[in-house]
Amino acid sequence: MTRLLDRIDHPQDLHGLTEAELQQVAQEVREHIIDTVGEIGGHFGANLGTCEIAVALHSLMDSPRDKILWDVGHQAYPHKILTGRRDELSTIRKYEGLAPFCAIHESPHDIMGAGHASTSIGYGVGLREGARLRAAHAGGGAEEPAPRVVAVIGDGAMTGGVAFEAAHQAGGLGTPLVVLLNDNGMSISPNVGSLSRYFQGVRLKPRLWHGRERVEEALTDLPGVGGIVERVGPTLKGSMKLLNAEGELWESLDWAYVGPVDGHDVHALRQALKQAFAADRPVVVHAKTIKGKGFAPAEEGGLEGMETWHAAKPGSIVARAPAPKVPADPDAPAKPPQYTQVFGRRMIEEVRADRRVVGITAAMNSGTGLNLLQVAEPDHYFDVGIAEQQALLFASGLALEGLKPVAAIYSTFLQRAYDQIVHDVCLQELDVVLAMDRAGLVGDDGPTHHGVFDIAYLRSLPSIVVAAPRDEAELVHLLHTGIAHDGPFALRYPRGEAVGVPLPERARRLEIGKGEVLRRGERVALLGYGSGVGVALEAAALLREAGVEATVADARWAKPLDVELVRALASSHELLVTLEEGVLAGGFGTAVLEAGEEHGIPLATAGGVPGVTQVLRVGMPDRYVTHGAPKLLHQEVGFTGAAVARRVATALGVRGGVPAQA
Ligand SMILES: Cc1ncc(C[n+]2csc(CCOP(=O)(O)OP(=O)(O)O)c2C)c(N)n1
Ligand SMILES: CC(=O)[C@@H](O)[C@H](O)COP(=O)(O)O
Ligand SMILES: [Mg+2]
Repeated sequence: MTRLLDRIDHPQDLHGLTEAELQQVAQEVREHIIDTVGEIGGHFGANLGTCEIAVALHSLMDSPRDKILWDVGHQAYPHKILTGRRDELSTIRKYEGLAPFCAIHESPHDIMGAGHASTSIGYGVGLREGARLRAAHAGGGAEEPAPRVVAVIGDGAMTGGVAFEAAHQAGGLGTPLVVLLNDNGMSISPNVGSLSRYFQGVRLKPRLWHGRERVEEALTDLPGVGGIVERVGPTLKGSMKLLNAEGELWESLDWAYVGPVDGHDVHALRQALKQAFAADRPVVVHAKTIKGKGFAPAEEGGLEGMETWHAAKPGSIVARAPAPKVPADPDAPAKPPQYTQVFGRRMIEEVRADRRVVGITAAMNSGTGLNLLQVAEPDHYFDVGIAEQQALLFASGLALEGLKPVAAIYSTFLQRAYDQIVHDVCLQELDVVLAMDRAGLVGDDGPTHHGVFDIAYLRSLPSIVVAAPRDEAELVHLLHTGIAHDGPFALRYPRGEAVGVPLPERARRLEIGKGEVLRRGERVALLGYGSGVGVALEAAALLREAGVEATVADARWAKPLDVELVRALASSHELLVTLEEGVLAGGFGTAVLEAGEEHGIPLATAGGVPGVTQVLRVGMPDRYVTHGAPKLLHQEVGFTGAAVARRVATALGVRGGVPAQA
């Protein structure tokens, strides 16, 4: 059966369709997403919730002259489908495929780059005021209407404070900007906080929406009164709007409010948007949607179903008969645990050992593993919403009260709270532990989510300890050490599976600033940090095949660095290789070079002064690494045992023996 969608190669192809046809296109977009994402995996529920919104917007607007901004962008697959990328959707998040979120290099219709939440309204104010200024510079009266700007933002992303900074500015300036609030009651997990209750309350008052229409109709129909209403109606209707609770939050910021409107009804959305476009002031259109609309396990699965289907695993939705189940091999080795699960389970133990311990997440309940703590010790668990800055201020307050807060925040999202790390946690020397999951290259989420800057952005701060475990056992010990430590403490660990070593019965407190030699060799010492230790061990095994017995050591601390370990390795090896899954500028390897200077250890960057131990730093490149399977990304940047072994063999003048493949 031919689809209307197959005729939509540009958003303007929607402009001639009837609203019934537009509603059909939205459903075809939904089915396309279910079929495609069910096969390849990726963000899912949020995209099923924006099919009608994307169709309604693109049917009324002239993208890219008119600008549609998608907050986060994980819900922008319908937008991508309608803007010429329908047939490429199966490549999304894949290496060299479509970007996981909106990407300005990918399409002129992707007006802003995203991945981190709550930024769209801010961009919108800038775009709208920029157009106003450009029109003024061009000599005042614009021949054609100014481009329209709509920011689509979810109820979860609205809990990010920067969204209100933008709403505040737009209200102050009277910027004619439209915000389409996509309210589905969900963040990744159920949305939290009073703002969520406010939105929820609005959602649950359908009578207000229908009631107001009926009241207005009734007023107009009353004999004798009708005429009055016609004359005073607009004022009355205006005052009616002020009567309704839904808009009060926005109207207090000098925004007009339209809604709530059914976010899956293209006609209702278009009506509301036309009303909003007619206003010469900031307007919010409050749309009620279902996260996972049209996919029963999500739509009918309650909060749990909607959370589960925030993302779909590859092959998780089999349109055809499920492939025959291959019986699990009973003798197959058990897969290592996820670092996240080790952390989450360990947090329960730490809370039970010390009631001062508290776990804090910024809307990443299951992503951080704190969902386990939430169930086991709910009084010691807090979700502040998508508010990383508040997470650290809250932690600072808890620490001042003598508690031991552990802020579990992905490395990349922690970037949003950098001043709270400096100004509140470190400068005040508070007992706060930063547990940074997703450190290193995360894979499909790409450059907005790779956690590659935290070593550099933390190491430069006085009073903080910066550490990384080489495996899950070390994660247990380092978390325990961080909680026991007096003062700021940061530890990082990668997304995904751990190494597969036995977990310790008991956590022990490690000596801060003390690394560990794991195997002794000669000529070359491979000094790993965190996941760099695993790469070092792989490289050492390959170098052994080439006749080189490499030393491997685990630095464990980027700050304070184990200077005596560096001195010992430098004095007995001609080549010292540092390995870190972070950028080199200001990273762990730089710390080693700095230690050489500060402590009189003769070190030179590779290829430098002959007769002095050469330092070769292995880490992330000085560019933003793309999205794709982690294995491919590691090969691309040379963060593999084979790549390191080849570089070492070349530096040592060893010929042959190291495999050519990545
Ligand atoms: C700064 C930041 N913190 C956390 C996240 C992780 N994250 C991605 S989507 C999401 C939930 C967004 O909720 P909402 O805006 O309501 O969109 P929905 O998925 O409900 O459509 C979160 C927490 C992020 N992208 N950015
Ligand atoms: C869109 C967003 O930011 C989250 O959905 C993120 O993709 C989750 O990442 P993990 O899958 O690593 O938890
Ligand atoms: Mg939501």
